[in-house]
Amino acid sequence: MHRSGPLSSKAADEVDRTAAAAMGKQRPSQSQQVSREVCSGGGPECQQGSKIQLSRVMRPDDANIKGNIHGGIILKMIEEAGGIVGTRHCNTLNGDRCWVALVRVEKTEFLFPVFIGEVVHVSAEITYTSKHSLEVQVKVVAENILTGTKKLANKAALWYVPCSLQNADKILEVPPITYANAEREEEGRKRYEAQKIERHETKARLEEAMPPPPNPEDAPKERHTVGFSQSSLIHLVGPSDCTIDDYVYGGVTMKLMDEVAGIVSARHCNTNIVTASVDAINFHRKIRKGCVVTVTGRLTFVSNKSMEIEVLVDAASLVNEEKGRYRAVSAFFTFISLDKDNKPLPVPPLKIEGEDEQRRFEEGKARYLQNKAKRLADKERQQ
Ligand SMILES: CCCCCCCC(=O)SCCNC(=O)CCNC(=O)[C@H](O)C(C)(C)COP(=O)(O)OP(=O)(O)OC[C@H]1O[C@@H](n2cnc3c(N)ncnc32)[C@H](O)[C@@H]1OP(=O)(O)O
Repeated sequence: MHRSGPLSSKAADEVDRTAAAAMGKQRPSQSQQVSREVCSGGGPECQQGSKIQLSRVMRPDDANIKGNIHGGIILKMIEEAGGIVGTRHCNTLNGDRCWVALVRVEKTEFLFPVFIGEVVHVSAEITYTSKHSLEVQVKVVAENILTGTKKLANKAALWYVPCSLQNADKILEVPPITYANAEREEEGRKRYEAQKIERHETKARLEEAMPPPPNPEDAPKERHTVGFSQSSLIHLVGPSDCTIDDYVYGGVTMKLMDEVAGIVSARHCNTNIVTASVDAINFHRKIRKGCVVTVTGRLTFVSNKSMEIEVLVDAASLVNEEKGRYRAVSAFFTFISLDKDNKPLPVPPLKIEGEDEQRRFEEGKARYLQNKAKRLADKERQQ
């Protein structure tokens, strides 16, 4: 069940006027009037731009064999909600029609497990616009409709860039939103600047090489080594994976990445595992319909009760793989091993071999300690 969320017509008018003034374009277009009708009925909380809510009941094919909903399914729904709200907003001006390409998902944590039968509500709102990008904040609430219990399962922030439908390489300007107050705008600007710096700092990861997965006959026999659990998925991009412009949805890619990370961690600890968090993901390059994507995951770091898996996504044309292979996406996933009561279990230590593995382990440990300190600080602030 999909339900379009509220945007009061007053707020919509405000967005339209500001956008029109900034862009010097004529308005309103017919499609804009239609989308405004769909959005009508919102309250004062809608002043910060468009909002949407998607709701769907979780099914057995969304879950692992223990009934935990895959993190990748939640990521896919998050991306879909952001894509709709962003595309709608960026088409509120006359001129080139566009779709918004997902370029970044900020670090996100899976706060509570979601189970089959629960209803997941994903609400998305545009919270900041720069000249060529927009930030969408998303909340995921899981509801047990038998008891009425609701829990906040995930919060995420995504960045999108409008690409022209006539030429996907042409990046369009984003109509500015109106902010509830100057502080909101300033906070958004700070987040925008911070992610720009972080992107620059992590650019080197693009070059990170991944050895090809071993053939089953010469796979390392020793358990708990990096090579033992390293895994790859190879996927041919079909029409159902793609936007109207024939590029793979970011949500599809994130679902594949989560799947690979899950396989790696299950191979390492041989128990039920769940996604705990995903570090910031940058979508460097688009992937076209008909490409073959190779999604590879390997363990980089293991703490007492968590595993960090680096996932790299490479894309290539089906017929000319070696010639045109490129890195499209990379990210770090953290997984937790669970016992039958869904309580975290200790994880077998990782057997490190060689300097590169040692370097990646140290880097992973630094990320782990940094994330842990941040989580503790957030907790203290909330008390
Ligand atoms: C209804 C559903 C609608 C469809 C929704 C579909 C959503 C999707 O899933 S799209 C598929 C997945 N995403 C992709 O394939 C995108 C892959 N990436 C790319 O192709 C390129 O990064 C591209 C073309 C978008 C931008 O190229 P790039 O060379 O970075 O452009 P550049 O001119 O430097 O930057 C343009 C703007 O993007 C921003 N930007 C670029 N990369 C990022 C990033 N990783 N994170 C945040 N912002 C970014 C820049 O800050 C800049 O904005 P501003 O000028 O306001 O500061």
